Amino acid sequence: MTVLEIKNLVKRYGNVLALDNLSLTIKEGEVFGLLGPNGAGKTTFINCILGLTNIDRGEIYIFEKPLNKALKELKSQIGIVPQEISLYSNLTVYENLSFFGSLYNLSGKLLKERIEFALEFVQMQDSIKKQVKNLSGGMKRRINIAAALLNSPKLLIMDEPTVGIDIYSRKLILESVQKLAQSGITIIYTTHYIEEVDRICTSVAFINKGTIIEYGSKEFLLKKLSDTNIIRIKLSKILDEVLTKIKNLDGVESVAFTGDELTVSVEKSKNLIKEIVETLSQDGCEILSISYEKPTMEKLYFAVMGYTIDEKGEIVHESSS
Ligand SMILES: Nc1ncnc2c1ncn2[C@@H]1O[C@H](COP(=O)(O)OP(=O)(O)OP(=O)(O)O)[C@@H](O)[C@H]1O
Repeated sequence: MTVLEIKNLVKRYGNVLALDNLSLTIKEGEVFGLLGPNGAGKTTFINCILGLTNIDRGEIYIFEKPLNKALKELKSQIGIVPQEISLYSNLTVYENLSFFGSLYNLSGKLLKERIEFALEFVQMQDSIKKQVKNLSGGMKRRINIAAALLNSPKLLIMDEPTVGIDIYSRKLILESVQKLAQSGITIIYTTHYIEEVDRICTSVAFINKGTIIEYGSKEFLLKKLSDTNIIRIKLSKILDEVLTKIKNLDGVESVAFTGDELTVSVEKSKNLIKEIVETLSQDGCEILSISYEKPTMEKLYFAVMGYTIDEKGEIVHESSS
């Protein structure tokens, strides 16, 4: 079943084109990662699919129904973890979750059971009687996630749920996303942390300036990258003419020498390691070590976006290539 289908979505805020003709499809059971730097359009995307903001153009279908119909009929099947923590700080954890449960028309024994289940899921059972204001940022986020699970959603939308929290809570949140995915829930997960996408997502869209730069299953994206092998060779020295000889070998895509390391990108179909080593040895270069690099999401991201993102979601490095 298709859980979300977006066709040619355009969203403007005045002169700002926040989403630029965006199209994508998310199937049941996927953990779909929307990865991009600050201001890329991730929250706008979520606001659009939740009907929280008007769109300028395009079509949105949730569970194969047009957005308006889906939100009226299927709201109870959608869980939302907003970017901002939305809890009442003077109430206890239990009181907060009771309140959110009542919004889903839960009450009595069922409400109690759902609260216990949700708290167990995020490993916060011990804090049930604590006032939210006494919890750490990471704990509050975990309660926010518990609130989104109360109605046993089929689709869970999480907007940067690990921004600015401690490592332990981050680890627990990622583990709970993996457990939720195993239970069959479809998850839309926005983030600017590449390693999170690498770890938990089954498919990914790289978004920047409201446009999808690359999109597909993780296997598909990594396969794209795996057509190239990267060989790293530590050397005591190298002459320019040797560098040129290696560059000219059939199947070599690029060559770089920085400090004491030679990096050679080669077509995967060509087994060039022997020729590279022979070329270096003939010209008297002493090889200290040789290693291969495996393809990773980060490398793919870097390759298609031309930059990487720091902890705060800011672009930190423009590619020179
Ligand atoms: N209410 C608004 N009014 C005007 N411009 C807005 C509004 N909301 C977002 N924008 C602009 O739209 C673009 C996309 O913003 P959005 O918040 O969707 O990005 P994001 O990827 O979620 O960023 P972040 O990671 O910082 O949350 C940005 O240029 C932003 O400044």
